Amino acid sequence: MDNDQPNVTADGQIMIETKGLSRIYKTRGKTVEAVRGVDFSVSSGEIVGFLGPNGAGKTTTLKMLTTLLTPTGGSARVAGFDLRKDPVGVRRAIGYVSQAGSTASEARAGEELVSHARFYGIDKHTATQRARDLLAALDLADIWERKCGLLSGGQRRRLDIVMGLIHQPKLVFLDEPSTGLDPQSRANLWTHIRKLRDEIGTTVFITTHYMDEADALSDRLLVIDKGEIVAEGTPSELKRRVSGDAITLTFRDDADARQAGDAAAKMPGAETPVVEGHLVRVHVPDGASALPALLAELARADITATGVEVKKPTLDDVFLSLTGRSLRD
Ligand SMILES: Nc1ncnc2c1ncn2[C@@H]1O[C@H](COP(=O)(O)OP(=O)(O)OP(=O)(O)O)[C@@H](O)[C@H]1O
Repeated sequence: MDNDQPNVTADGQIMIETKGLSRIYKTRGKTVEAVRGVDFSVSSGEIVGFLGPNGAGKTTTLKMLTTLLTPTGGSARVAGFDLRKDPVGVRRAIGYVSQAGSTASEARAGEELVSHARFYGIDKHTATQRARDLLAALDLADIWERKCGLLSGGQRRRLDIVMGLIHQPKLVFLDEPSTGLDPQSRANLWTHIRKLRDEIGTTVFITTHYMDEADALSDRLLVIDKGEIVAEGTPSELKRRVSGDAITLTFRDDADARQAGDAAAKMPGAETPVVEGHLVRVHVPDGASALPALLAELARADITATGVEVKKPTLDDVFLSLTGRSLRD
């Protein structure tokens, strides 16, 4: 395939496609297999969360995809360019927003953006127009004359994102975008990232070890652990696939609970119910749709539940059941 043409499929453009991508580190006689042959793809316009605990291989993968680190095995096409054969093509086509950020504290935001755009050969007039448009899109219209170092944490992270987008990349990599922000600024940042995709069509690849961030922001998740992709799917697919919903029913007495346990066991997809005194706990694929049928079945047997609770699993439950470790380990 030509290097200057994006990898086009019937579904649209594939923005990232990796095949057996690997990285081994050798330091002082020790070998670390940081990334062990990962295969995945990201389509145009997707927001993909790359999730995993500390040391899982997220940064190593991200550095390879952004050409900062050479793979020791496998291959990848990024934004239509072959990572090994044309790293310069990749670099020109992508945006990368690192954890450290890239704005100088003493520089004024507007000037900083324009001079950054000039590195990409963009003329001053176009750069100024683009910078103003992007700042407005990220609710930063009034910071043009402000020094970067005096902006709030949330404003500075958004400014970093504007820097990563000034050359109009189709694909942007965000490394742990909300680290260090307060909950309100984080939620605000997520709204802006979604807006970028919805309004400009930017494909977004985000590394994070925050479950709430991955859950709130991503169309699809790739979960990496010990250098391997251990799960892939939408946040709700992953939660459904791994844990289902937990229904807990309370009854007046043990006899009712036992009878209810027998009825619960017959629900489609139900795991074996656990009956403990007055309580029955059962896992089902989808609690909201299973519950009415179960209650109707109990009513036919003349049993009334005195309490009902349906709990949705969190991504942390998913991660625990996949790897036996919490994301925060
Ligand atoms: N330069 C290096 N030399 C040797 N080993 C390394 C190097 N960089 C990373 N590693 C090791 O490779 C593995 C993957 O590290 P990586 O930084 O990619 O994980 P991560 O998922 O990004 O973790 P974190 O969330 O902590 O940033 C870890 O075991 C790490 O110790």
